[in-house]
Amino acid sequence: MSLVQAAENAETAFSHIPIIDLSDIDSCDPVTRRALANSIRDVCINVGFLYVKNHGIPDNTVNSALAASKEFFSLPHEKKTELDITKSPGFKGYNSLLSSNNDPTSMGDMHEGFEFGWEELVSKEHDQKRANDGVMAGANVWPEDLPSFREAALTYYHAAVELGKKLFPLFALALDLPEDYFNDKTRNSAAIMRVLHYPPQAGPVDDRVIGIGAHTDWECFTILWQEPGIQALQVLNTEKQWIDAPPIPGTFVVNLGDQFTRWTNGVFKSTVHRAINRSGVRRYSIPLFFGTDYDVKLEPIPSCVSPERPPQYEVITAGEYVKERLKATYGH
Ligand SMILES: O=C(O)CCC(=O)C(=O)O
Ligand SMILES: [Fe+2]
Repeated sequence: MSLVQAAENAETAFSHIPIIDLSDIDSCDPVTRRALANSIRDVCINVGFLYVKNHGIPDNTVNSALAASKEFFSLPHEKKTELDITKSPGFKGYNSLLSSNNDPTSMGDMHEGFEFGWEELVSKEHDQKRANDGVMAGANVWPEDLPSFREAALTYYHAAVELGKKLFPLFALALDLPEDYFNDKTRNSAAIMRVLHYPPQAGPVDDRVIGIGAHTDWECFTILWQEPGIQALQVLNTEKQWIDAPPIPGTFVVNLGDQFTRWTNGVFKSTVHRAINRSGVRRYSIPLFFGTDYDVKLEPIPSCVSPERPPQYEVITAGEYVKERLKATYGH
């Protein structure tokens, strides 16, 4: 079935989020890769959200990043706001409770976060990799009082980036494209990580002030780690029902973002989601947003366009798109 036909048939509402086994992600066997890509393709067209298991990222890498995040968020408020996102160019650093708003009908997101982008673990003197970051250009900032935070956060960052780089060829294959299709579009791949802390919300909760309001992600896909044992994330299906996406130990959530919807002329879904922490305890999560280079145009892939499905989106660059969304979310 063509991609366009598969998208036209994708009307059924999903009630759970599939798990994809990535044990074969490094396989060179074309039949194995095709089978893996086919299962990814189905989920991308029908759900836009999946879990991945056997992803190769060691538990201790994640656990160290979690421990470091907990330490960071327990710093005194004034220490955290020294690194406030508004104090440096390129949206790097700390954003406090209610300072972002992902849902325009809401009043603010009930989480605090810390945001950073590409940086070598051992800094290179003239690292040109990030020279082309448009609105996100700007060096990372790190808490001086917590020297171990940078190493733990960047170690996990690079592990997740490696996983993201292995997923792009599979997404290409899922779109009936050569596996290297995205290579020249992801040379300086946008890769922004946020560590997030959601305080518990008890009692009657105003629907307009939840952990993170209903939104879609902006890049091609997100690799999200959620703290085990705490349900908070929910995904909106085509029947407008909120489906729980509980943490499953040993997995990451991978969800598609708006850049992929634009590349695929709406064939791949960028699914609306939100998080509410009613667990009674603090909750931590760590998304990595993975996109194409910011100067790349989000042009529809020919196999996703037909006379019945003409191009649905104005062609803009990935950077222009992210800039629009940043303005709407942070108001600056
Ligand atoms: O914390 C979560 O589970 C979701 C976070 C999220 O959706 C985001 O940061 O875009
Ligand atoms: Fe999100």
